Amino acid sequence: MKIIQFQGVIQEELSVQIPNEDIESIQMLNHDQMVAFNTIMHAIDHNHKHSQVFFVDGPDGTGKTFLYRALMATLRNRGKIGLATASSGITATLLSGGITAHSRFNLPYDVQPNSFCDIKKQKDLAKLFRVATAIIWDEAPMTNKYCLEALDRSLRDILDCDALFGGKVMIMGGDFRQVLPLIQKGSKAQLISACIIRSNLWANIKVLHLVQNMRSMNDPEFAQFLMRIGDSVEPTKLNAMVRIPHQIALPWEGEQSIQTLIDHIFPQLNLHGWDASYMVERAIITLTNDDVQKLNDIIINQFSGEEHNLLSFDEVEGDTHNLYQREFLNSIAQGSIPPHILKVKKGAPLMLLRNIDPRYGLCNGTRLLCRGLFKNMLDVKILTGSNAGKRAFLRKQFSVKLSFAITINKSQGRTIPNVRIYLPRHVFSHGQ
Ligand SMILES: Nc1ncnc2c1ncn2[C@@H]1O[C@H](COP(=O)(O)OP(=O)(O)OP(=O)(O)O)[C@@H](O)[C@H]1O
Repeated sequence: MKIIQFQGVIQEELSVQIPNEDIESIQMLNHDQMVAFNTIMHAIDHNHKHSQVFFVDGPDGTGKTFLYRALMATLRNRGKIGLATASSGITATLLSGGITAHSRFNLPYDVQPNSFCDIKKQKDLAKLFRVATAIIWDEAPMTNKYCLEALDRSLRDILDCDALFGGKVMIMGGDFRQVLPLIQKGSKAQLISACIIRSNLWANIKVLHLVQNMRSMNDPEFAQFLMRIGDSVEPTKLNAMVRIPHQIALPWEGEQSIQTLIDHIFPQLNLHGWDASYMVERAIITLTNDDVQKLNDIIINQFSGEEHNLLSFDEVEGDTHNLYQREFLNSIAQGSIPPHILKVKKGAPLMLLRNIDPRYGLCNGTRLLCRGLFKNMLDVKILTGSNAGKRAFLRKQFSVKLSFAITINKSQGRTIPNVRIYLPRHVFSHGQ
């Protein structure tokens, strides 16, 4: 008998845990999910090395992630390797063994029309692609089409097969109504041209549709309202504004309405410090990082417990000419940088602002609960993703901010049972 021993990345993939809920989800698939599941599994079981590329197209909440988890659990249960990836780290953590597409495929950072991924034919990573049965790429619409084409080119090369993606079963998914590829200072035309739908590969991709909103299942009227907005058929007012039905809107009666909004979403906040399930189930979603800061400041002041002000470094070591003034350093607070004064209390929710260890669930956007804090260390519990419940320690510099309120971008793909929306300005204003 021949015993094959796998090491490194292959062994790592083979030892990914299969969560029970993922196995149970196979029995719970709705009609559209089941059609997609059967179509994909049929392609896997009868892989003829041609045209095995799928795109699961579904508006938010239609159960794309739920479907990927059922597919991965089925494959892994059979001892096969399914590679789970997503365009963003935070979404990758929703899939067991998930990792960003950039890390898994070694995609080039400055991708060009003829780019290849950095995968050496003889190395472990190439072997991993050879033995993998299927590849999932969630949030594919967020990626530049050249990344997709680079992966296609690389897999054909590594696998010595001229079929699409080297004949591998490829399952992409996402929603073109959500965030599209980022082109720094790019025009609308450049952004549209970068979409995967504009790639010459698109014509060969089989699109599978999910339509039933599983997130708002108990509120079909709201689900239809969201669909009409996404499909641009809801009547608009001036500046493409949509009228929110009065039964789900709080009237603006001045600044005190912000407090009303907070009381709605965080009832009896003081009784719920340290309460992970209470915190993970609620958030205020708003536009810019400045709006987030404003709301978080109000809420943390009302949160019980001793306040700790954690300060960033306010001196540049080695700056003998004093070029970087303290006032300037303290004013740096762009989106990905924590504020100079980080006001924290034990038991409050935080959000990580950097990808520290995506495999462990510590990604840009992971929500955490503050268990303990010291001048140079934070003791936290992971609240979201497949690593929820785990404990982690963050050393200075603390890449976190409070997460009572979060931006729309950071809320994408999450299921938060209780949310209130704070829209002080037009959603598509600058700085979003
Ligand atoms: N067949 C199902 N049975 C029960 N619950 C489901 C089913 N499908 C999805 N759900 C639940 O509906 C919610 C939304 O599903 P999911 O996160 O998979 O949607 P999504 O399409 O990935 O959303 P997004 O685009 O926002 O990431 C989740 O809470 C999920 O557990």
